[in-house]
Amino acid sequence: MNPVIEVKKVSKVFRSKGVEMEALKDIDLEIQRGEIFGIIGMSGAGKSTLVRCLNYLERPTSGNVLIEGEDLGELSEAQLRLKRREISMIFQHFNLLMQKKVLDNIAFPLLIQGVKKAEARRRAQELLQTVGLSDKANAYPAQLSGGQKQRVAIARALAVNPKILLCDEATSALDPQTTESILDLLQEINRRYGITIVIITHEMAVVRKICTHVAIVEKGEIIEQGAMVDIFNHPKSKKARELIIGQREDDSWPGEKRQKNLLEKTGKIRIVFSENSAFEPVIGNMVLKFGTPVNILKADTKNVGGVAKGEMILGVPEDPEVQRQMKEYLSQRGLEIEEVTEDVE
Ligand SMILES: Nc1ncnc2c1ncn2[C@@H]1O[C@H](COP(=O)(O)OP(=O)(O)OP(=O)(O)O)[C@@H](O)[C@H]1O
Repeated sequence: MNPVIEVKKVSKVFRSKGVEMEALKDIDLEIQRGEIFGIIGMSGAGKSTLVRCLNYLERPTSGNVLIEGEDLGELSEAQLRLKRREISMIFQHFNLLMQKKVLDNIAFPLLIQGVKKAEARRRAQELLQTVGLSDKANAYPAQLSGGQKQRVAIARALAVNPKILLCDEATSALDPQTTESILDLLQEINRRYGITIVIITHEMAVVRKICTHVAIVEKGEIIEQGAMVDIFNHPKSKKARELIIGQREDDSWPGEKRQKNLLEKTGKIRIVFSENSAFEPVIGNMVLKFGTPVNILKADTKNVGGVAKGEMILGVPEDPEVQRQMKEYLSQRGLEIEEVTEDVE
């Protein structure tokens, strides 16, 4: 089967006042159906330009973009408009129509497609339920919180039954908790409707939480791409390590130095395994999920009938958000969690 999105040797040159700026250089990318694909990179790397090339809001200077095997460059304007219905987009600042009520914002793209008003409003109501905002149909966007506005934007994006959802920094204007709930919603949409999601973000926690695959863009080029756990666990290039580990470093990255940094910069969590703990290699799975190592500082566990019992103290990354998410992850698996403030012998 064709990849749902295929980018072949795409370059994009912006020209203004005789000055040329090569924003994308020879980009090759394949995104398979059902993936949640993160595109990450420093500011100005070319992420937005790349994502805008995926629906031809920006025409590549050279190269090809294929959606389900169909080359966008070979379509007429009318065909392109039809094809774009398969690709919805949400943005950092929501882009809602402020003078229209929530329900009408969602119905709007359907009306443009010629759907009858009653049918469009019925579908909009259904989508409001999907995003958990049934009671806000008659509110105006100005009366909503940032998270609620993004939910409305997601409902509007889903109205046209897209196959692909492009998210351009969709959670960057939201606080961590709201970000988490929007990511949960995107994950649910991906699973329930099989929609392929492409996420541009500068927030590594977003990628860790929901992306299955990731590409790192640097100065208009893709420097690494692959499964998220592989890239986050083993970033190969210096730039990728800077982005993912979030610290500048020498070209070499000796294991000892890394271990030392980790030990200096950890928080500590005590976890208690009991009868209710999940039957799974919970620490190993957590390391895979978060793409960051933890240190077992102390373990006093027994294997009872294949289930761990006892307690363990983990050294975890200092980032409070990562710590919070790890605690939540462990609690959800039936483990009791305590913060450790004293030194561990
Ligand atoms: N319409 C344009 N005309 C000229 N240059 C442009 C245009 N759009 C983008 N660029 C340039 O292309 C490069 C890539 O920009 P782009 O917005 O894709 O980066 P980005 O990775 O999304 O950055 P950010 O995270 O800051 O949004 C930048 O140097 C930018 O100045």
